[in-house]
Amino acid sequence: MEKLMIAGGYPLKGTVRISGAKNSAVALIPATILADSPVTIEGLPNISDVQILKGLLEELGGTVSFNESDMTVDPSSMISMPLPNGKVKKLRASYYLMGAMLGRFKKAVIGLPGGCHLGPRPIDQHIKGFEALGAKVTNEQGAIYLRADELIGARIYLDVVSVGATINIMLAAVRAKGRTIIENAAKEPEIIDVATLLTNMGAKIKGAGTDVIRIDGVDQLHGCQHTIIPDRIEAGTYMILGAAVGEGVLIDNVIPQHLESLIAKLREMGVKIEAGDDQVFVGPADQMKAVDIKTLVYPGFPTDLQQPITTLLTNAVGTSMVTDTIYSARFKHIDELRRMNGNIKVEGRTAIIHGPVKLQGAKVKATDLRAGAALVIAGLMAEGVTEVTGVEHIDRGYSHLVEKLNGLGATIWRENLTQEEQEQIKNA
Ligand SMILES: CC(=O)N[C@H]1[C@@H](OP(=O)(O)OP(=O)(O)OC[C@H]2O[C@@H](n3ccc(=O)[nH]c3=O)[C@H](O)[C@@H]2O)O[C@H](CO)[C@@H](O)[C@@H]1O
Ligand SMILES: C=C(OP(=O)(O)O)C(=O)O
Repeated sequence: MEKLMIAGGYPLKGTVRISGAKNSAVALIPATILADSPVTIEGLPNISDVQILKGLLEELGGTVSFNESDMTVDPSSMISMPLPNGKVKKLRASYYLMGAMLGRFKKAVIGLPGGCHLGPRPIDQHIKGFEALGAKVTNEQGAIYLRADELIGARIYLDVVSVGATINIMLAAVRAKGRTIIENAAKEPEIIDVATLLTNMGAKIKGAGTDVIRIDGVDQLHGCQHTIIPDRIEAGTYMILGAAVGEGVLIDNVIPQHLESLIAKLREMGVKIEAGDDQVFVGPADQMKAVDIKTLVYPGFPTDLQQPITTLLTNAVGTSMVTDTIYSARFKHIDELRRMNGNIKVEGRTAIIHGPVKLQGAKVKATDLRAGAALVIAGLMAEGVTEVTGVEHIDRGYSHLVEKLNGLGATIWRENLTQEEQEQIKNA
């Protein structure tokens, strides 16, 4: 087990290249199960979620090669092996194995997913969709059993706008008989990316990126080559870092339109941003102003950037209110920021941040992926040295974080946890 050591106070300058999107990658990889010949995905991030999914496809009998960023999956010899336990518990997106395996084999057994603990994260809308397509779904001791004689297209209205349910229903419906219509679908760019891959594989999908998606099922899907979109959340994290401690940071390989809500908020705070075709330049900030933020479904402000921007707001003048409307308990980073001298309180779903304060280095714990990102930003802003444990959460979503930050002029390194620290974590 490792921890991150961060010496604060070094200004960041230069160019950082953004990796492929985690939330696309974790759906694109299971989607390959649906093909009858090899699929190559280019530009994947080298993160633990991707490595774990690679292992899961191998457990199913697939042949997978991965060279840092390009993955080729030959799914032709896969079988519908039950995966009730083990690796599926380590990430949220293992739920996509349900839709993909149901689509191809008409049966699957998948353990309930893991992922970040952000309050309740039910999958009732995924199950509602599978049942509407004709599957029988039961939950037996923490594993979801799915079986269908055949899948038949249906009209499915999502009661909650859900990224996962939208993609999962698409995965199952592409090989169903007839037309499926998903209403009140989520509109995130990752959904369009998955629809693009499926279309390249021979699927018939219209409307991805709008709130009504139409899918006409086909009998067979074939192999293809696909390039993933850049990670808007990783890009947003580096933009926030650029605003926090930058002296001019160029974020390369980004789709600025995916980040309009963040760009608008940073500008409102007084940060200078120049957006190009596939780059965003974040200029050195003078004194930043407090702002209010409400997380919303896309194209609103992403919940996945709520924790990182909360850290930035500790340095803004005035009182900021950050409300998370998507998750009820995405504030575990706040106690840690308080340890670092943050003046923040939480009331219900709102964090109230009084600034500016000078953050101080401390020993802190990342409880989830973006809490980890928030604490890394805090460590780079702080006076003195910050130690961040819980690095395994950060490694789920940030490809080459230490190398990218050091490339920008930060001083950050990994260290093995001492025996005593390992004991403390075990007993906590
Ligand atoms: C792997 C992946 O892509 N993860 C992202 C995905 O998570 P995930 O797909 O899990 O998030 P959803 O969009 O499904 O969840 C949105 C909201 O809907 C609720 N809900 C969801 C499904 C359901 O069946 N019932 C239900 O009530 C959730 O509890 C949550 O409050 O979108 C989230 C919202 O942008 C992001 O924070 C995650 O980074
Ligand atoms: C919540 C996140 O991930 P997951 O859904 O994979 O837990 C995230 O990426 O911020």
